[in-house]
Amino acid sequence: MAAHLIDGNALAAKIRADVAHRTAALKARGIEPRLAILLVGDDPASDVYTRHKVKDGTETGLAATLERYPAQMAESELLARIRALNEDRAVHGILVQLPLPRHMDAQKVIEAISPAKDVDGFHVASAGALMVGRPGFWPCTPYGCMKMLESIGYELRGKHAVVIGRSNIVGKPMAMMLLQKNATVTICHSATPDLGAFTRQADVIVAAVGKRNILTADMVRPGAVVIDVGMNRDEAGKLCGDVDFEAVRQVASHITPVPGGVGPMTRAMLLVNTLEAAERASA
Ligand SMILES: Nc1nc(=O)c2c([nH]1)NC[C@@H]1CN(c3ccc(C(=O)N[C@@H](CCC(=O)O)C(=O)O)cc3)C=[N+]21
Repeated sequence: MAAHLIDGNALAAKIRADVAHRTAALKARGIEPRLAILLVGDDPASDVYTRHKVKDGTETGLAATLERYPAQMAESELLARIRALNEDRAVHGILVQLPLPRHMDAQKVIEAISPAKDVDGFHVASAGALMVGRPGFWPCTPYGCMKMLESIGYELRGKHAVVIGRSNIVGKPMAMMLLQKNATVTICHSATPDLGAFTRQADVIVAAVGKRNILTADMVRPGAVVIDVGMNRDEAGKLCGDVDFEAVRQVASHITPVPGGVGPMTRAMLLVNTLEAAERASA
């Protein structure tokens, strides 16, 4: 029997409706949640992504403004702009679109953002807060994955979760979130020999590598839940994930599609974090 699809578009729509509701309540108190998006350079993909984020904001009543800067912008200038936004009480969230031009130190730029406005959850203070279980902002992609597991009523306690990928923005925070829900967590990565030996023992698999077909059907235990964070293109140029979707869906109990899975959830959680930032600032 084929797996149930976890529909990221539908779940994201529900979350956006809730964000719209809470945003209206804040506005009734005279607070307009505001997200500043900073885009440096003219990468076409970043252009599309940031315009999507502005549109998501507008549709839910949040004010999202896009600031565009030339690729040659000096790092010091970007840092100065971030410091000004940190001081601006009308701005609740700051997002610097990645990747940044090569002459900039992305981590240094991120560390300039006030942790109270770090709605991407990329600041070391946010990473530290997640690790020790204190309030902070969770990175949007793994946060969205947790919401997808929650949406199917999945009980993580005592389950074995295998995360493939150890990036600072997905793999590592994903592992921490699963651990916080009392799963037994294994992190696999490029130096893991025999990936399948690990994934075959998993109740939940999160694939976050950025490589097509890294997870095939023979690597999945029947009934496992599979979350696909990958964003790749096949030879026809079609968007696809890290999972051999058609084959794995015959084995898994639940699976997320690409597109229409984790991607829309990432965008929805950015709205949630921005709203949360505004609520905290006004509390
Ligand atoms: N500071 C920063 N924060 C980010 O969150 C961030 C970033 N930089 N840089 C780039 C990546 C990429 N990213 C995506 C989010 C959603 C979709 C998404 O909604 N994808 C749709 C498909 C879109 C399409 O058709 O191309 C889907 O999967 O269904 C895609 C990509 C956020 N990023």
